[in-house]
Amino acid sequence: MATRVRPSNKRCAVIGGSGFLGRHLVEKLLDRGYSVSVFDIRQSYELSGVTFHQGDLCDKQALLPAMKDVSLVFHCASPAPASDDRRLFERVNIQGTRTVIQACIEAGVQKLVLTSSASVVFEGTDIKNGREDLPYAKKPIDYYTETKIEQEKLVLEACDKEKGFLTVAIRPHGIFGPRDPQLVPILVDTARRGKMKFIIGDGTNLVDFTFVENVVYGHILAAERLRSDSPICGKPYHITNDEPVRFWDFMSEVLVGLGYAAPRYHLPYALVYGLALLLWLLALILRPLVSFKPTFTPMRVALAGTHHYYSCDRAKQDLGYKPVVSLKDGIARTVQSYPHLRQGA
Ligand SMILES: NC(=O)C1=CN([C@@H]2O[C@H](COP(=O)(O)OP(=O)(O)OC[C@H]3O[C@@H](n4cnc5c(N)ncnc54)[C@H](O)[C@@H]3O)[C@@H](O)[C@H]2O)C=CC1
Ligand SMILES: CC(C)CCC[C@@H](C)[C@H]1CC[C@H]2C3=C(CC[C@]12C)[C@@]1(C)CCC(=O)C[C@@H]1CC3
Repeated sequence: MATRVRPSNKRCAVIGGSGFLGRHLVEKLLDRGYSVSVFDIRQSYELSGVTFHQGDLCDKQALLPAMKDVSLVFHCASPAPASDDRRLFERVNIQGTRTVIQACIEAGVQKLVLTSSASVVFEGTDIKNGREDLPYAKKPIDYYTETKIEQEKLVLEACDKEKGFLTVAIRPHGIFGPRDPQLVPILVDTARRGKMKFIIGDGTNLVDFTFVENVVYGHILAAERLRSDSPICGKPYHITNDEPVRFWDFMSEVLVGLGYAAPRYHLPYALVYGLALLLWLLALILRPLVSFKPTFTPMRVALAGTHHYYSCDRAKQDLGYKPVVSLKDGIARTVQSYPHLRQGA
Protein backbone atom coordinates (compact mmCIF):
# COMPACT_ATOMS: atom_id res chain seq x y z
CA MET A 1 0.00 0.00 0.00
CA ALA A 2 1.33 3.44 -0.91
CA THR A 3 1.96 5.52 2.22
CA ARG A 4 1.15 9.18 2.03
CA VAL A 5 4.08 11.47 2.84
CA ARG A 6 3.20 13.49 5.94
CA PRO A 7 3.54 17.15 4.94
CA SER A 8 6.43 18.82 6.74
CA ASN A 9 5.32 21.73 8.90
CA LYS A 10 8.24 23.72 7.51
CA ARG A 11 7.01 23.34 3.91
CA CYS A 12 4.60 25.96 2.70
CA ALA A 13 3.14 27.52 -0.42
CA VAL A 14 2.65 31.21 -1.15
CA ILE A 15 -0.04 31.97 -3.73
CA GLY A 16 0.75 35.42 -5.10
CA GLY A 17 4.40 34.94 -4.07
CA SER A 18 5.69 36.98 -7.03
CA GLY A 19 3.92 40.11 -5.77
CA PHE A 20 5.05 42.88 -3.44
CA LEU A 21 3.85 41.39 -0.14
CA GLY A 22 4.23 37.80 -1.38
CA ARG A 23 7.93 38.17 -2.14
CA HIS A 24 8.70 39.80 1.22
CA LEU A 25 6.81 36.94 2.88
CA VAL A 26 8.76 34.33 0.89
CA GLU A 27 12.08 35.92 1.88
CA LYS A 28 11.18 35.92 5.58
CA LEU A 29 9.88 32.34 5.44
CA LEU A 30 13.20 31.21 3.95
CA ASP A 31 15.06 33.04 6.75
CA ARG A 32 12.98 31.11 9.26
CA GLY A 33 13.89 27.76 7.75
CA TYR A 34 10.81 27.07 5.65
CA SER A 35 11.02 25.68 2.15
CA VAL A 36 8.62 27.50 -0.13
CA SER A 37 6.56 26.82 -3.26
CA VAL A 38 5.44 29.98 -5.01
CA PHE A 39 2.31 29.87 -7.13
CA ASP A 40 1.67 32.94 -9.27
CA ILE A 41 0.44 33.86 -12.70
CA ARG A 42 3.90 35.35 -13.35
CA GLN A 43 7.42 34.68 -12.11
CA SER A 44 9.13 37.93 -11.12
CA TYR A 45 12.42 36.67 -9.55
CA GLU A 46 14.51 33.60 -8.79
CA LEU A 47 15.62 32.57 -5.33
CA SER A 48 17.32 29.44 -4.05
CA GLY A 49 15.05 27.39 -1.79
CA VAL A 50 11.97 28.46 -3.75
CA THR A 51 10.14 26.34 -6.33
CA PHE A 52 8.07 28.38 -8.76
CA HIS A 53 4.76 27.18 -10.21
CA GLN A 54 3.33 29.48 -12.81
CA GLY A 55 -0.44 29.39 -13.33
CA ASP A 56 -3.85 30.90 -12.69
CA LEU A 57 -5.25 30.22 -9.22
CA CYS A 58 -8.67 29.62 -10.78
CA ASP A 59 -7.25 26.39 -12.21
CA LYS A 60 -7.27 23.66 -9.56
CA GLN A 61 -5.15 21.27 -11.61
CA ALA A 62 -2.46 23.93 -11.88
CA LEU A 63 -2.60 24.63 -8.13
CA LEU A 64 -2.31 21.05 -6.89
CA PRO A 65 1.39 20.43 -7.73
CA ALA A 66 2.33 23.59 -5.77
CA MET A 67 0.54 22.17 -2.71
CA LYS A 68 2.10 18.71 -2.80
CA ASP A 69 3.43 17.76 0.68
CA VAL A 70 2.64 21.24 1.94
CA SER A 71 0.94 21.75 5.32
CA LEU A 72 0.57 25.53 5.22
CA VAL A 73 -0.68 27.83 2.42
CA PHE A 74 -0.61 31.63 2.33
CA HIS A 75 -3.04 33.17 -0.17
CA CYS A 76 -1.95 36.72 -0.99
CA ALA A 77 -2.86 36.97 -4.67
CA SER A 78 -5.33 39.52 -6.01
CA PRO A 79 -5.74 41.69 -9.09
CA ALA A 80 -4.47 45.23 -8.43
CA PRO A 81 -7.16 47.48 -6.85
CA ALA A 82 -6.61 50.06 -9.62
CA SER A 83 -7.82 47.67 -12.34
CA ASP A 84 -11.55 48.36 -11.70
CA ASP A 85 -12.47 45.25 -13.72
CA ARG A 86 -15.53 43.71 -12.05
CA ARG A 87 -15.36 40.37 -13.90
CA LEU A 88 -11.67 39.92 -13.16
CA PHE A 89 -12.15 40.62 -9.43
CA GLU A 90 -15.10 38.23 -9.21
CA ARG A 91 -13.27 35.51 -11.11
CA VAL A 92 -9.99 35.72 -9.18
CA ASN A 93 -11.02 36.85 -5.68
CA ILE A 94 -14.28 34.90 -5.37
CA GLN A 95 -14.29 31.90 -7.72
CA GLY A 96 -10.51 31.59 -7.52
CA THR A 97 -10.57 31.58 -3.72
CA ARG A 98 -13.21 28.78 -3.78
CA THR A 99 -10.79 26.86 -6.01
CA VAL A 100 -7.87 27.53 -3.64
CA ILE A 101 -9.91 26.15 -0.72
CA GLN A 102 -10.92 23.03 -2.70
CA ALA A 103 -7.32 22.46 -3.79
CA CYS A 104 -6.07 22.84 -0.19
CA ILE A 105 -8.57 20.28 1.08
CA GLU A 106 -7.81 17.87 -1.76
CA ALA A 107 -4.06 18.21 -1.22
CA GLY A 108 -4.34 17.63 2.55
CA VAL A 109 -3.21 21.15 3.50
CA GLN A 110 -3.92 21.82 7.18
CA LYS A 111 -3.67 25.61 7.42
CA LEU A 112 -4.71 28.45 5.12
CA VAL A 113 -3.73 32.05 5.91
CA LEU A 114 -5.53 34.64 3.78
CA THR A 115 -4.34 38.18 3.15
CA SER A 116 -7.59 40.08 3.42
CA SER A 117 -7.78 43.86 3.87
CA ALA A 118 -8.91 46.25 6.62
CA SER A 119 -10.88 47.95 3.84
CA VAL A 120 -13.55 45.23 4.02
CA VAL A 121 -15.34 47.44 6.56
CA PHE A 122 -14.63 50.77 4.83
CA GLU A 123 -17.53 52.56 3.11
CA GLY A 124 -15.85 55.89 2.47
CA THR A 125 -16.70 57.42 5.86
CA ASP A 126 -14.56 57.84 8.99
CA ILE A 127 -13.32 54.77 10.87
CA LYS A 128 -11.47 55.57 14.09
CA ASN A 129 -9.71 52.74 15.89
CA GLY A 130 -12.00 50.23 14.11
CA ARG A 131 -12.11 46.76 15.62
CA GLU A 132 -12.62 43.45 13.83
CA ASP A 133 -16.25 43.22 14.96
CA LEU A 134 -17.30 46.15 12.74
CA PRO A 135 -19.77 44.86 10.12
CA TYR A 136 -18.58 44.30 6.55
CA ALA A 137 -19.21 47.32 4.30
CA LYS A 138 -22.82 47.21 3.06
CA LYS A 139 -21.96 49.54 0.22
CA PRO A 140 -18.35 48.69 -0.65
CA ILE A 141 -16.63 51.55 -2.36
CA ASP A 142 -15.28 49.55 -5.34
CA TYR A 143 -15.21 46.04 -6.88
CA TYR A 144 -11.89 45.30 -5.20
CA THR A 145 -13.42 45.83 -1.75
CA GLU A 146 -16.65 44.05 -2.68
CA THR A 147 -14.78 40.90 -3.71
CA LYS A 148 -12.29 41.04 -0.82
CA ILE A 149 -15.33 40.84 1.51
CA GLU A 150 -16.65 37.71 -0.21
CA GLN A 151 -13.16 36.22 -0.28
CA GLU A 152 -12.67 36.71 3.45
CA LYS A 153 -16.08 35.19 4.25
CA LEU A 154 -15.30 32.13 2.11
CA VAL A 155 -11.97 31.49 3.80
CA LEU A 156 -13.19 32.02 7.36
CA GLU A 157 -16.31 29.88 6.80
CA ALA A 158 -14.12 27.06 5.45
CA CYS A 159 -12.42 26.67 8.85
CA ASP A 160 -13.30 23.19 10.08
CA LYS A 161 -11.58 21.82 13.18
CA GLU A 162 -13.21 18.39 12.75
CA LYS A 163 -11.74 18.00 9.30
CA GLY A 164 -8.41 19.42 10.42
CA PHE A 165 -8.55 22.37 7.99
CA LEU A 166 -7.83 25.63 9.83
CA THR A 167 -8.09 29.14 8.43
CA VAL A 168 -7.38 32.70 9.54
CA ALA A 169 -7.45 36.09 7.77
CA ILE A 170 -4.97 38.94 8.13
CA ARG A 171 -6.34 42.40 7.42
CA PRO A 172 -3.45 44.80 6.72
CA HIS A 173 -3.92 48.44 5.81
CA GLY A 174 -1.96 50.70 3.46
CA ILE A 175 1.07 48.46 2.98
CA PHE A 176 4.24 50.28 1.99
CA GLY A 177 7.93 49.44 1.69
CA PRO A 178 10.67 48.62 -0.82
CA ARG A 179 9.40 47.27 -4.17
CA ASP A 180 5.80 48.41 -3.56
CA PRO A 181 4.37 48.84 -7.08
CA GLN A 182 1.48 50.97 -5.95
CA LEU A 183 1.62 53.61 -3.24
CA VAL A 184 4.98 55.35 -3.83
CA PRO A 185 5.01 54.94 -7.66
CA ILE A 186 1.47 56.38 -8.00
CA LEU A 187 2.32 59.21 -5.61
CA VAL A 188 5.49 60.11 -7.50
CA ASP A 189 3.78 59.84 -10.89
CA THR A 190 1.04 62.20 -9.64
CA ALA A 191 3.69 64.63 -8.34
CA ARG A 192 5.66 64.50 -11.60
CA ARG A 193 2.49 65.44 -13.48
CA GLY A 194 2.11 68.46 -11.18
CA LYS A 195 -1.05 67.12 -9.51
CA MET A 196 0.21 66.80 -5.93
CA LYS A 197 -0.23 70.46 -4.99
CA PHE A 198 -3.51 70.04 -3.13
CA ILE A 199 -4.55 68.64 0.23
CA ILE A 200 -8.03 67.12 0.10
CA GLY A 201 -9.99 68.38 3.13
CA ASP A 202 -8.39 70.01 6.17
CA GLY A 203 -5.46 67.56 6.23
CA THR A 204 -6.01 66.33 9.79
CA ASN A 205 -7.44 62.89 8.96
CA LEU A 206 -5.59 59.99 10.59
CA VAL A 207 -4.77 56.82 8.67
CA ASP A 208 -2.83 53.58 9.11
CA PHE A 209 0.12 52.90 6.84
CA THR A 210 1.82 49.59 7.53
CA PHE A 211 5.42 48.73 6.75
CA VAL A 212 5.54 45.52 4.75
CA GLU A 213 7.77 43.66 7.23
CA ASN A 214 5.15 44.16 9.95
CA VAL A 215 2.52 42.66 7.67
CA VAL A 216 4.79 39.69 6.98
CA TYR A 217 5.39 39.25 10.72
CA GLY A 218 1.62 39.21 11.37
CA HIS A 219 1.15 36.50 8.73
CA ILE A 220 3.87 34.28 10.16
CA LEU A 221 2.62 34.66 13.75
CA ALA A 222 -0.90 33.73 12.61
CA ALA A 223 0.37 30.68 10.72
CA GLU A 224 2.43 29.46 13.65
CA ARG A 225 -0.37 30.02 16.20
CA LEU A 226 -3.05 28.39 14.05
CA ARG A 227 -3.92 25.15 15.87
CA SER A 228 -7.28 23.53 16.57
CA ASP A 229 -7.15 24.60 20.24
CA SER A 230 -6.25 28.24 19.52
CA PRO A 231 -8.76 31.11 19.61
CA ILE A 232 -7.63 32.41 16.23
CA CYS A 233 -9.32 29.75 14.05
CA GLY A 234 -11.77 31.27 11.58
CA LYS A 235 -11.11 34.86 12.72
CA PRO A 236 -9.85 38.06 11.04
CA TYR A 237 -6.97 40.12 12.50
CA HIS A 238 -6.01 43.73 11.81
CA ILE A 239 -2.29 44.16 11.30
CA THR A 240 -1.07 47.75 11.24
CA ASN A 241 1.92 49.80 12.38
CA ASP A 242 -0.22 50.81 15.38
CA GLU A 243 0.85 54.42 14.78
CA PRO A 244 -2.01 56.26 13.00
CA VAL A 245 -0.59 59.23 11.10
CA ARG A 246 -2.11 62.18 9.25
CA PHE A 247 -2.60 60.98 5.67
CA TRP A 248 -1.10 64.19 4.27
CA ASP A 249 1.88 64.17 6.66
CA PHE A 250 2.74 60.65 5.48
CA MET A 251 2.42 61.64 1.81
CA SER A 252 4.47 64.81 2.40
CA GLU A 253 7.23 62.91 4.20
CA VAL A 254 7.60 60.45 1.31
CA LEU A 255 7.44 63.24 -1.31
CA VAL A 256 9.95 65.50 0.45
CA GLY A 257 12.21 62.49 1.10
CA LEU A 258 12.31 61.91 -2.65
CA GLY A 259 12.93 65.59 -3.43
CA TYR A 260 9.39 66.71 -4.38
CA ALA A 261 7.41 69.56 -2.85
CA ALA A 262 4.77 68.71 -0.25
CA PRO A 263 1.14 69.59 -1.15
CA ARG A 264 0.08 72.94 0.33
CA TYR A 265 -3.27 74.22 -0.92
CA HIS A 266 -6.53 72.90 0.52
CA LEU A 267 -9.57 71.80 -1.51
CA PRO A 268 -12.95 70.90 0.02
CA TYR A 269 -13.41 67.14 0.33
CA ALA A 270 -17.02 67.11 -1.03
CA LEU A 271 -15.98 69.02 -4.15
CA VAL A 272 -13.08 66.68 -4.99
CA TYR A 273 -15.14 63.56 -4.21
CA GLY A 274 -17.99 64.82 -6.47
CA LEU A 275 -15.54 65.52 -9.30
CA ALA A 276 -13.92 62.10 -8.90
CA LEU A 277 -17.33 60.42 -9.05
CA LEU A 278 -18.22 62.38 -12.19
CA LEU A 279 -14.93 61.44 -13.88
CA TRP A 280 -15.36 57.78 -12.91
CA LEU A 281 -18.87 57.76 -14.45
CA LEU A 282 -17.59 59.49 -17.59
CA ALA A 283 -14.78 56.92 -17.93
CA LEU A 284 -17.37 54.15 -17.56
CA ILE A 285 -19.72 55.59 -20.20
CA LEU A 286 -16.92 56.35 -22.67
CA ARG A 287 -15.14 53.01 -22.11
CA PRO A 288 -16.28 51.52 -25.47
CA LEU A 289 -14.89 54.58 -27.32
CA VAL A 290 -11.85 55.81 -25.36
CA SER A 291 -10.00 54.43 -22.39
CA PHE A 292 -8.72 56.83 -19.73
CA LYS A 293 -7.88 56.19 -16.09
CA PRO A 294 -8.49 59.15 -13.75
CA THR A 295 -5.77 59.59 -11.06
CA PHE A 296 -8.25 60.77 -8.45
CA THR A 297 -10.71 57.88 -8.25
CA PRO A 298 -13.56 58.05 -5.69
CA MET A 299 -11.76 55.34 -3.65
CA ARG A 300 -8.49 57.28 -3.56
CA VAL A 301 -10.24 60.54 -2.67
CA ALA A 302 -12.16 58.80 0.13
CA LEU A 303 -8.93 57.27 1.42
CA ALA A 304 -7.16 60.64 1.23
CA GLY A 305 -9.86 62.67 2.97
CA THR A 306 -11.28 60.50 5.79
CA HIS A 307 -10.03 58.90 8.99
CA HIS A 308 -9.36 55.18 8.61
CA TYR A 309 -7.30 53.59 11.31
CA TYR A 310 -7.79 50.29 13.05
CA SER A 311 -7.13 48.73 16.41
CA CYS A 312 -4.74 45.79 16.38
CA ASP A 313 -5.44 44.89 20.04
CA ARG A 314 -6.87 41.51 19.01
CA ALA A 315 -3.65 40.65 17.16
CA LYS A 316 -1.59 41.79 20.14
CA GLN A 317 -3.61 39.63 22.48
CA ASP A 318 -4.12 36.44 20.42
CA LEU A 319 -1.02 36.48 18.20
CA GLY A 320 1.44 38.27 20.45
CA TYR A 321 1.83 40.80 17.63
CA LYS A 322 3.84 44.00 18.02
CA PRO A 323 5.15 45.99 15.04
CA VAL A 324 8.83 45.20 14.42
CA VAL A 325 9.63 48.32 12.34
CA SER A 326 8.48 51.82 13.38
CA LEU A 327 6.75 54.15 10.92
CA LYS A 328 9.75 56.51 10.95
CA ASP A 329 12.22 53.74 10.07
CA GLY A 330 9.80 52.23 7.56
CA ILE A 331 9.48 55.54 5.71
CA ALA A 332 13.27 56.07 5.72
CA ARG A 333 13.92 52.57 4.35
CA THR A 334 11.21 53.00 1.72
CA VAL A 335 12.48 56.39 0.50
CA GLN A 336 16.02 55.02 0.30
CA SER A 337 14.86 52.07 -1.79
CA TYR A 338 13.53 54.21 -4.65
CA PRO A 339 16.59 56.09 -6.03
CA HIS A 340 15.07 55.93 -9.54
CA LEU A 341 11.95 57.79 -8.37
CA ARG A 342 13.86 60.75 -6.94
CA GLN A 343 13.22 64.20 -8.38
CA GLY A 344 15.55 64.63 -11.35
CA ALA A 345 16.52 60.92 -11.59
N1 LIG B 1 -1.00 46.79 -0.99
C1 LIG B 1 -1.81 47.13 -0.02
O1 LIG B 1 -1.81 48.26 0.49
C2 LIG B 1 -2.76 46.11 0.53
C3 LIG B 1 -2.86 44.84 -0.03
N2 LIG B 1 -3.72 43.93 0.53
C4 LIG B 1 -3.80 42.56 -0.03
O2 LIG B 1 -2.49 42.00 0.00
C5 LIG B 1 -2.33 41.04 -1.02
C6 LIG B 1 -1.04 41.29 -1.77
O3 LIG B 1 -1.09 42.58 -2.35
P1 LIG B 1 0.17 43.25 -3.04
O4 LIG B 1 1.38 42.45 -2.75
O5 LIG B 1 0.11 44.68 -2.71
O6 LIG B 1 -0.22 43.08 -4.58
P2 LIG B 1 0.65 42.61 -5.84
O7 LIG B 1 -0.14 43.00 -7.05
O8 LIG B 1 2.05 43.09 -5.75
O9 LIG B 1 0.64 41.03 -5.69
C7 LIG B 1 -0.44 40.22 -6.06
C8 LIG B 1 0.09 38.99 -6.79
O10 LIG B 1 -1.02 38.17 -7.15
C9 LIG B 1 -0.75 37.61 -8.43
N3 LIG B 1 -1.99 37.22 -9.07
C10 LIG B 1 -3.00 38.02 -9.48
N4 LIG B 1 -3.96 37.29 -10.09
C11 LIG B 1 -3.56 36.00 -10.04
C12 LIG B 1 -4.11 34.79 -10.52
N5 LIG B 1 -5.28 34.75 -11.17
N6 LIG B 1 -3.44 33.64 -10.30
C13 LIG B 1 -2.22 33.66 -9.67
N7 LIG B 1 -1.65 34.78 -9.21
C14 LIG B 1 -2.30 35.94 -9.40
C15 LIG B 1 -0.05 38.74 -9.18
O11 LIG B 1 0.66 38.25 -10.30
C16 LIG B 1 0.84 39.33 -8.10
O12 LIG B 1 2.12 38.76 -8.12
C17 LIG B 1 -3.59 41.14 -1.88
O13 LIG B 1 -4.48 40.12 -1.51
C18 LIG B 1 -4.20 42.48 -1.49
O14 LIG B 1 -5.60 42.46 -1.62
C19 LIG B 1 -4.47 44.21 1.62
C20 LIG B 1 -4.40 45.44 2.20
C21 LIG B 1 -3.57 46.49 1.70
C1 LIG C 1 -3.27 60.51 -5.77
C2 LIG C 1 -3.18 60.65 -4.28
C3 LIG C 1 -4.39 61.35 -3.71
C4 LIG C 1 -3.00 59.37 -3.52
C5 LIG C 1 -1.76 58.58 -3.91
C6 LIG C 1 -1.51 57.43 -2.97
C7 LIG C 1 -2.48 56.28 -3.18
C8 LIG C 1 -2.10 55.56 -4.45
C9 LIG C 1 -2.45 55.33 -1.96
C10 LIG C 1 -2.86 56.04 -0.66
C11 LIG C 1 -3.60 55.03 0.21
C12 LIG C 1 -3.34 53.72 -0.50
C13 LIG C 1 -4.17 52.52 -0.19
C14 LIG C 1 -4.32 51.51 -1.15
C15 LIG C 1 -3.75 51.66 -2.52
C16 LIG C 1 -2.81 52.87 -2.70
C17 LIG C 1 -3.36 54.09 -1.99
C18 LIG C 1 -4.75 54.46 -2.50
C19 LIG C 1 -5.24 50.32 -0.92
C20 LIG C 1 -6.55 50.62 -1.64
C21 LIG C 1 -4.63 49.03 -1.48
C22 LIG C 1 -5.52 47.83 -1.25
C23 LIG C 1 -6.19 47.75 0.06
O1 LIG C 1 -6.60 46.71 0.47
C24 LIG C 1 -6.44 48.98 0.83
C25 LIG C 1 -5.41 50.06 0.60
C26 LIG C 1 -5.77 51.34 1.35
C27 LIG C 1 -4.73 52.40 1.18
